[in-house]
Amino acid sequence: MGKIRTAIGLMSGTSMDGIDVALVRTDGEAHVERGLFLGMPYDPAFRDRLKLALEQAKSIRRREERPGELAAIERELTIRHASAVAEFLNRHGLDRSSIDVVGFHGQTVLHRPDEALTVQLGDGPLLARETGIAVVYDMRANDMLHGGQGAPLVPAYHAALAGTVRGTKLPVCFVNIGGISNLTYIGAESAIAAYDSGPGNSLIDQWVETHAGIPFDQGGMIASEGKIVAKLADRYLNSPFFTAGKRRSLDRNDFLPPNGKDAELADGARTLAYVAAASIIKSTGHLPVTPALYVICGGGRLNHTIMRDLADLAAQQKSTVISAEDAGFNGDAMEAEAWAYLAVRSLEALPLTFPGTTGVRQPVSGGILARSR
Ligand SMILES: Nc1ncnc2c1ncn2[C@@H]1O[C@H](COP(=O)(O)OP(=O)(O)OP(=O)(O)O)[C@@H](O)[C@H]1O
Ligand SMILES: CC(=O)N[C@H]1[C@@H]2OC[C@@H](O2)[C@@H](O)[C@@H]1O[C@H](C)C(=O)O
Repeated sequence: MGKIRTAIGLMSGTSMDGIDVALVRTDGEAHVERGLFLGMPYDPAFRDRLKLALEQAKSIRRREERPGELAAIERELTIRHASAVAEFLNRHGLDRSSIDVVGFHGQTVLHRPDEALTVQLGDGPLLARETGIAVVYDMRANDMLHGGQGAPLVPAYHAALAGTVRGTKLPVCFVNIGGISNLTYIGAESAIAAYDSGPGNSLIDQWVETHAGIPFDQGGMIASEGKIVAKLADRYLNSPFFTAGKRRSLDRNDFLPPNGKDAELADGARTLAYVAAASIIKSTGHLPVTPALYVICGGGRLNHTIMRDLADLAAQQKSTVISAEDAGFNGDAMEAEAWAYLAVRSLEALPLTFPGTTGVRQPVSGGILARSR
């Protein structure tokens, strides 16, 4: 066992719903002690700032550019992360000196793997100064420099957890249904394959926001009252994303929400929930063996309509679907925990990504270390 460090992971995901903070004690290898978690939601005004950031980021050609309001938003975002760390330490009676490192994801505002361009807003040195804790940030860039897709990065963490899944049946597939979905397959010989699997909640969120003025479909209630519009579902599921030989990582804008003429509110939500579930199953066609077990993480596991569709589709493959909680994990904390784990791996110069996860040419480490002083 290597040196055990205490790390905090910070994730601000593509859904822009808030900052997740998680504590992990790990050696960056097989030893993982999962701990405390805190979700700090963004207020609507800041969500609007992030939406503006996504718009303004479209003109970025080099990753260090910060046109328009982006520099100011990056600073605001970083200060909010520092406050989230302070709140987390305070609530749990922890002293900052007990934390060895913070893993800081930042906010993805642009992701164009075909141009080897990925931009996460987040000022690591500022966060280190504000928190007084060393910070590892910008963990996707080195992967892209070495020919990788820059995502997904969580698979290294899923692989570390695989041995601890309650009632493990291999092959197991971890699925994260966030704004976008990604999956990690762990086979009997611990072969690991991972990729973005398709649209997740972000289409549903945009649909219900536009047509009902609410940020997401709580529990999948709206969807549960609708019918699947087959033509609309097919439009998404026949996208070249699913048939291309090469696995591509996704940008939030790669799949756009339907327009109002395509469906009424409940049918649209129902169809997009089905698309979220069917995309995952369709994407498993690229795996070497059909998974025996799916462990579902991320906010989408709380959408019962997605979960029912997923269970039905998986049953046709004789596979079982369980939530992260059923497997003994916290489905909200997984990505933040992963960023804590990856920060420790970065300090140890261990690989964050592998040819089987991002398509990178060889296993590579990544991340930049900002010391606290
Ligand atoms: N109770 C709930 N019922 C239905 N959907 C929910 C619920 N809670 C959260 N969600 C969905 O989950 C989304 C947030 O999921 P999550 O935090 O996993 O995404 P993310 O980390 O932002 O995205 P990504 O993994 O793509 O970076 C919300 O935007 C919403 O669509
Ligand atoms: C560029 C980027 O931020 N991608 C996210 C996004 O959200 C889900 C999916 O697309 C995944 O590939 C990735 O995040 C997770 C945390 C990852 O890298 O593993």
